[in-house]
Amino acid sequence: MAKKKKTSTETKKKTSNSLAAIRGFLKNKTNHTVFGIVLIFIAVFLFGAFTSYLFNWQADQSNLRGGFFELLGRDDYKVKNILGKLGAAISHQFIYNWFGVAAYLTPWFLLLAGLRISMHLKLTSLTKHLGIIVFLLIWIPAAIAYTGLPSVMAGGSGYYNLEWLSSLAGPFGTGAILVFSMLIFLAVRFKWTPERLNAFIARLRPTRAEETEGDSWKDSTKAEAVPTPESEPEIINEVSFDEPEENKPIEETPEPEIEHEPLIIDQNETKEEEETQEELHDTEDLEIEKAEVEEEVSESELNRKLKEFGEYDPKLDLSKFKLPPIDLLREFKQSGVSINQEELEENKNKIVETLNNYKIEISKIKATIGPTVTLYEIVPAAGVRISKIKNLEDDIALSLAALGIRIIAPIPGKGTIGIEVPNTNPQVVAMRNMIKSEKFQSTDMELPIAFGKTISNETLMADLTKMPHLLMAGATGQGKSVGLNVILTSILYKKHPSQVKFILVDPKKVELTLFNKIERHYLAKLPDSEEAIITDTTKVIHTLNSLCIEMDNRYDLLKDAMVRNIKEYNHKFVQRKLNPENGHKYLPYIVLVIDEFADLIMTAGKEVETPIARLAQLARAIGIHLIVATQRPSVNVITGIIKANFPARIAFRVTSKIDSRTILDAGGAEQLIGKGDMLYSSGSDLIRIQCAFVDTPEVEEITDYIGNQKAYPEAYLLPEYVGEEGEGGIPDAGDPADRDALFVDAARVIVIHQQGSTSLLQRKLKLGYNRAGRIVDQLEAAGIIGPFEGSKARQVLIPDEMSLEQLLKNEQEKYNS
Ligand SMILES: Nc1ncnc2c1ncn2[C@@H]1O[C@H](COP(=O)(O)OP(=O)(O)OP(=O)(O)O)[C@@H](O)[C@H]1O
Repeated sequence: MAKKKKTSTETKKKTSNSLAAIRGFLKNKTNHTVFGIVLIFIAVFLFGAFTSYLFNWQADQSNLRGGFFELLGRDDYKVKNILGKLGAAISHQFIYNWFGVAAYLTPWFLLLAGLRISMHLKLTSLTKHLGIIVFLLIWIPAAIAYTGLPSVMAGGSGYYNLEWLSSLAGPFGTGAILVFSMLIFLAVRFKWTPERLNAFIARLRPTRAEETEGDSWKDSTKAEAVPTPESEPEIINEVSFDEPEENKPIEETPEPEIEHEPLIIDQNETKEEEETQEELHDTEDLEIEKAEVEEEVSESELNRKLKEFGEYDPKLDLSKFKLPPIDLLREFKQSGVSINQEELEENKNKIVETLNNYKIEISKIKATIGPTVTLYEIVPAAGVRISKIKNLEDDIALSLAALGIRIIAPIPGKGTIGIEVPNTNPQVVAMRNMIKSEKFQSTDMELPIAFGKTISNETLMADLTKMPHLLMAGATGQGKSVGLNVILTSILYKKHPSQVKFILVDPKKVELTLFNKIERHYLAKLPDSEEAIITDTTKVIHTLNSLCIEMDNRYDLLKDAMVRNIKEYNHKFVQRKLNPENGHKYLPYIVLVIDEFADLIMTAGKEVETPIARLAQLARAIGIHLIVATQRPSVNVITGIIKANFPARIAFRVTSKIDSRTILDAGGAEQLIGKGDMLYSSGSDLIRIQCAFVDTPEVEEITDYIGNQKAYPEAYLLPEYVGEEGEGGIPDAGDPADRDALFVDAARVIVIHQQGSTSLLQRKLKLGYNRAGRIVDQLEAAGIIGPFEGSKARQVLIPDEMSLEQLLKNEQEKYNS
């Protein structure tokens, strides 16, 4: 048995070795060229031999009776074929014995294949062509034999097939079979439908008329061209005023004739003209048909392109770009034990004792050791109400007297109570381990982020595109900046520069400067700005508005492509189903990172909040994702509208329970121990995670590694945003003098469309969101539209343009007086 197994594995090995050798041979480019040239040579040889055979077959045939091999072996046989005995023998076989003149299809196919293999010259699809050739190799000989042409034209197979068909279906039946098989073949292979045939025939009609005209034209030119053959190029290439007059009429007479004709024309000529007009109409009709056919062609053209060039590869511009190697990340040498048995026991006893003090009995206790915290899961004895434990939450925490204790009563979906107690020897979760993890390496997430490790030491990964925006908060020094670096590093370790672009806003001017080095690879910026990393509040406002324009543009592209989101759009683009000439392009994800949001809100308020809220509401489908971090998670920074649109939130340690509530809608973040200890909330779940750690020197090495590689000529440019008029102060909405310059235009747009929406104004007047919003306020103050009605468009109070003009006139008069 063992021997058998051994031999079977050996045979398998041998087969796989030889397969690999064959694969290697087939992949070798030199082999391709040589093989292709051999095919072309055979094609040319066959063509020569066949042609010569057609002239000499009778003479050579007497020598060929002995058969192919006998002929080759005998010296006394003389043949007339220009390619000698070999040419004569092969031709005899192909033409006389097999296919007749249809044998020419063989060198034709070999030539196509040879050109394709050696020079990658794709004249047609080889597989399709092979099908056509096989059919014709059977059909043509039989058809020729049926017509009774000389035997050499039909070949042996023609007569054989004809005989067989005739015995089956009789002579008439054979004729019908031949005709219908050809029609079926044309219908299947070339999609010849009756409509297309009609169109084709109709197209031929005027062409013939043109041809007869053309022929006479050709004849006349011939007659003229023959005596002066050298004069032709002169006429075409030079614009000469001294040209001999006989040469001119050919091209130029029609124009002057048209100019002078109306004065001289007689009835007959008018008729002729009418006829020509009719013909022209015919031609117009035909052109419409042509357009239909062209449309089909353009689709097949697309498929052909896809087959020929393969899928579009967005990475091609930086095809040699290498993702950073894992070695750039540090390895942390640590003991590997974050808590020992003694400590575990001690904590357990403390918990049991404390609960007993409150008369809460425990039936079971279980510990799960995490990198920085251990979770003690308690199953209370029968009859103990969980609400009782929940009420005692603070007292239990106090009795356990340790910093960073969090009580989860109950653990969602488990019915147990969790008490998280910090370990005395917390472990650092190295970014290196995150990137190395199987989970990260094999993920198919669009924008994967490896945040860190959960309490049960699992790597926690999340897809930024699914979040789809992230809010981060934490008091100073608790790990926010490290957290942002972890997010950026995760994406940099997975995505090519063509697939994702970052917009980095760093009012503190220190945290994200390292990423300057990857500006031309991964960053996006406004066209007129020098620095890609934004530190200035005005620039932030411009960038946010520009992002809103980018969003609108992307929505237009998606609409045009009839897809719902960026993933489908890019898929369609990669499949070459979207034409770049119509403005379509591969869309990278855009990730906007704001490091200190509180700062921005304090200085710019609504100017920042409004576009952020708008982006957060609408940008998920078109691949713009926001990551907003703040030190101060107070309600005037993280407003209701921001919170509502950021379902994914991270809280590092914060200073108060209120802050924790503001960010997470739950307490707990004030109990964290800092240094990357965080709570991650994605909707309803709240997970405690030890954030991965990536140090500044590591980030520097990564950005250096990327920055030293070939880059795009410049950073990804966002659409231009022209600063709005009247910046720096909101004018009195009711005062006509202070109104926006486009107020009247906007009023007309709103009244004509009877739709009071900001986005309509943005689209029609190409405005930024803020300016459009301001005009809407002014329109409301002027009584043209009604008040804000939530998600519905505002009501338009003016029924038509006339009434609007009247209203504006009255207003102006009133104001002037
Ligand atoms: N995930 C982590 N693992 C281990 N230590 C960490 C982690 N995150 C942060 N630390 C420690 O905490 C320190 C402060 O972190 P970080 O600079 O990210 O704080 P911050 O919240 O950004 O502070 P600030 O708001 O003042 O910039 C780091 O220098 C590091 O020593």
